[in-house]
This record gives sequence, structure tokens and C-alpha cells, in this order.
Amino acid sequence: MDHVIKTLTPAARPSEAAETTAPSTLVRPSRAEAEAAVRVLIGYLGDDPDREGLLDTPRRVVSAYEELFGGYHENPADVLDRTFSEIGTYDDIVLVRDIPFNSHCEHHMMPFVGKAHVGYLPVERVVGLSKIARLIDIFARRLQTQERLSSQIVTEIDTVLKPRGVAVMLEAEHSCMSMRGVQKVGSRTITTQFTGVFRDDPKEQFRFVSLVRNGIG
Ligand SMILES: Nc1nc2c(ncn2[C@@H]2O[C@H](COP(=O)(O)OP(=O)(O)OP(=O)(O)O)[C@@H](O)[C@H]2O)c(=O)[nH]1
Ligand SMILES: [Zn+2]
Repeated sequence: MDHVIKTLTPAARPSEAAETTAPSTLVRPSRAEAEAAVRVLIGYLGDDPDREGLLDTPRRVVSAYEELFGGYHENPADVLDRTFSEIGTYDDIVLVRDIPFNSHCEHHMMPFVGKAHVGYLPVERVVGLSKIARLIDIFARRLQTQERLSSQIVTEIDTVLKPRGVAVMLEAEHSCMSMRGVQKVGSRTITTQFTGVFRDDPKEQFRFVSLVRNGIG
């Protein structure tokens, strides 16, 4: 399975956007408990957590995880709350392509790394281009599936900007498939999700894919 092309069913619901945010009833373990868990893992692997080289490792691992999974503590709507209306009569596609991202699959907690391409058809207002990349990072820095990451990006842009349509394509390599398990180095998974005009009009969908692939629609 070298290339998997998946077109998800339409209309990811707005509630899905919050799906990977920890429910408020969940008691968050302390940092000391998280570091102790890393010590247990080191011991389970067969090494000595008290040897010099590993003494500081639990602290480092928890700090790294706080950074890699910082998306749980950020609100995607905040990123998109600033929009601009001085766009003249522009109403055609805005497409940001080749946005690098890295995330972690929720099944193995191993990285999947790739590129995102995001387009939308604005209605009167546009969002700062960098905010699209920031939005991707907020959702990517959580435990994810590539499918849900795709749908969350689309749903958030659709909900906040209310454009004529949103299109997203993610292409990524999953290290749980390359470094372990089935060990298929170089296989890429492609997911797409469309709303509005991109979902309903095959010509617009084709134009998005052409712009992503060739830079011309
Ligand atoms: N659909 C989907 N699957 C994913 C994603 N990330 C990882 N997976 C898959 O999640 C599946 C988990 O399958 P399991 O059989 O429960 O776990 P496993 O025994 O470790 O499976 P293998 O990876 O085949 O060794 C694997 O097939 C992974 O390839 C993702 O983003 N989307
Ligand atoms: Zn995995």
C-alpha cells in the first residue's frame, strides 16, 4: 500500500474540533507522576534509570512532550479571530501549500510527518496566512489520526470564516509504519477533506488538486 487516497465523508461537525481536548472532568497527573512514569518505562526497556546518562531523562522527556503536545492547551478559534476585509473584490481561492507539520498517531504515540495544503474561497474576509499554519500546529500537537487532523482543520476554518468552501490535503509518512510493525519505509498516506463548493463542484475540487500538484489550476 504505497499511496492511500482517502476522501472523507463530508460535514465534519463543529463538536469534532474539541474532540481531542481533554474533558474537564479528567484529573491531570502531576509533572512528578509523569516523570515517574518515564522512569518506569526506562526500567521496563531493561535499562537503569539511575545511571548518570539517564538521570535527567524523565525531566527531558516530559518537557519534550509538553512541547510536542502543547496543542491541548491552545484554542484554535483564538488563532483565527483576526481577519482582514480590505481585499478589494477578491473572491477566488486562497491556497497555502507545502506547510510542513508533525504530529503523533494516537495508536502508537509515534510521529507522523508531512505536508499540509489548505485552500478556501473567501467571502469578504480573509485570515492572515500564517494563522493557517498555526491552526494546523494546534491540532497536530495532539494525539491524532491523520483523518481527524484533516477534518478538524477544515471544520475550524469553515466555522470561523464561513467561506464558500474549504479544502485540505495532508500527505504524511507514519513512523509507526516505517520504523516498526509492517516497516514500509517511504509509503505516504494522503487524506483530503472538502466542504462547500470544493465538495459540491468537481471542477473546483480538481482546481485545488491541480494547484497543489502543479501550482496552476
Ligand atoms: N487510519 C489510520 N490509521 C493509523 C493512523 N496512524 C496509525 N494508524 C494505524 O493504526 C493501526 C493500529 O492497529 P493495531 O492492529 O491496533 O496495532 P498494531 O498491532 O501495532 O498494528 P501494526 O502497526 O500493523 O503492527 C495500524 O494499522 C496503524 O498503521 C492514522 O492516522 N490513521
Ligand atoms: Zn501509529
